[in-house]
Amino acid sequence: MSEILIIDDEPDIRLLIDAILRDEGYTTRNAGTSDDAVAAFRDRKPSMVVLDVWLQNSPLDGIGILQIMKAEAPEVPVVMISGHGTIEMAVNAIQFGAYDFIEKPFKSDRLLLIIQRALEAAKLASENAELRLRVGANSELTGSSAAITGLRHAIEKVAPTGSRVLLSGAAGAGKEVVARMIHAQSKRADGPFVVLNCAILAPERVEVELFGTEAGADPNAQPRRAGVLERAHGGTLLLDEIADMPLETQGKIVRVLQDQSFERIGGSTRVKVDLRIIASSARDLQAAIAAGRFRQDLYYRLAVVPLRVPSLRERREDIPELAALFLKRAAETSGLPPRVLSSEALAALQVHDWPGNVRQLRNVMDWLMIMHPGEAGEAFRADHLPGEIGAHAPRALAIDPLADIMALPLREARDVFETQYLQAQLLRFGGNISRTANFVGMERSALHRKLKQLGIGAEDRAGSA
Ligand SMILES: Nc1ncnc2c1ncn2[C@@H]1O[C@H](COP(=O)(O)OP(=O)(O)OP(=O)(O)O)[C@@H](O)[C@H]1O
Repeated sequence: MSEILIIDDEPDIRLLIDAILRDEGYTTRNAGTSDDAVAAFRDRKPSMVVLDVWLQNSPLDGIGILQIMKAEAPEVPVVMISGHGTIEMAVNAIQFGAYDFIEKPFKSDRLLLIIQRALEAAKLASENAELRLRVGANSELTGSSAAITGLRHAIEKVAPTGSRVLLSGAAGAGKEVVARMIHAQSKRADGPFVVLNCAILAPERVEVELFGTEAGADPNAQPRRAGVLERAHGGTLLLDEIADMPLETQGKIVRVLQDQSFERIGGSTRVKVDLRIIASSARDLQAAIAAGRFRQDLYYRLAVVPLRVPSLRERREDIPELAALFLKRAAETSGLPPRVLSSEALAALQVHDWPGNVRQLRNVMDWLMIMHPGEAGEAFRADHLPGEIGAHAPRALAIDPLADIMALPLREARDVFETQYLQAQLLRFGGNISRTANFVGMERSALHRKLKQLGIGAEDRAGSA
């Protein structure tokens, strides 16, 4: 619950404000002089401050206290209280960073409204600051496969242009990471990055979250709630899983895209916003259009630049790098000793199909750290992996015991071994001959000849991709 520091030299006013706020469920602290006020503020930062502009018998007046507070904790909102003769000082206080002011005598609901708004504005500012931090932390695309390198180049090109982007790709493939990168590399990088996930919201909530609410023109009515369109002002809004947006809302978004303005729910004024919209979808939007579930005009407005984020099984070469990154992160956040993967475990990860993509790989690395604790640098083995992943390892990678190599002459035994070995390696490298050749230590052309000789066809090379 929010704690409010009340500063006024008149005990009656102090007690009155205190009683109003406590009635509403806020916790309060009081101070009657500037010394007490600054000490209380330094002691523990309150959620907000109500401050009289004029304090008698104090070394500092309200503006002096305000300046100290804004220098030490600018995020704490301060609402000034002014008497008849001090209105000018109160207006002045706004220039020094006060959130708003209220004139004595005041009605309690007016005071409460201003306080609610100040607290809401502070919350929004801190959420945006937090989001910006998260942008910095999670806006890297790890991987050196051709698919990821190509995507990174496309991002570099499109990010500074400010144009709308439609991201397609399976769940967990990294669409949000790509959206964050586009934002971070754009001219809006200092603005907020806000995500609205249309799939997890009930259809009737989508518009409230998008447009926010306003209880009409009455200034004393319930304060409005800012929607994501407003919160993303000056920055980027990611509309995640856009295919799940109700048809009616899709029509309203078309209008927002047309004139960059909208009406809050229950309100009548048009709010102008300046934002870049990125949309993403794991589902096939063309199919949704054909089925009448997605508006074609919205599609064309969003898909100015379509970008596809490849699934993890299309870029198995990136698995070692990604797995190492997630193990390192897991060690850092958990405080557990850093670990590595045995080459056998790594190969098992590389032949797995990863229906949950990069997110699933990250979860498996977290799971390993918790389920199989060990010393720093100790390797996880294939049999440490979760059943459904480890189980494929021997079949895909080891020599099939049923082949009964010992019953065969050397030449045939060698063919069986080479066939199974090369099939497994091709699978690991997504059927890419150059990378497989590089890894097994053969010339590309020699590997081609070998595959032909062993009768390993194109269907094997494509692996399970
Ligand atoms: N190339 C990458 N490098 C590093 N981390 C990645 C990469 N791709 C994805 N991740 C991580 O994988 C997880 C899932 O990524 P993200 O949320 O971007 O996927 P998504 O495609 O938006 O999924 P969904 O559609 O389910 O929301 C995140 O933790 C993200 O940080």
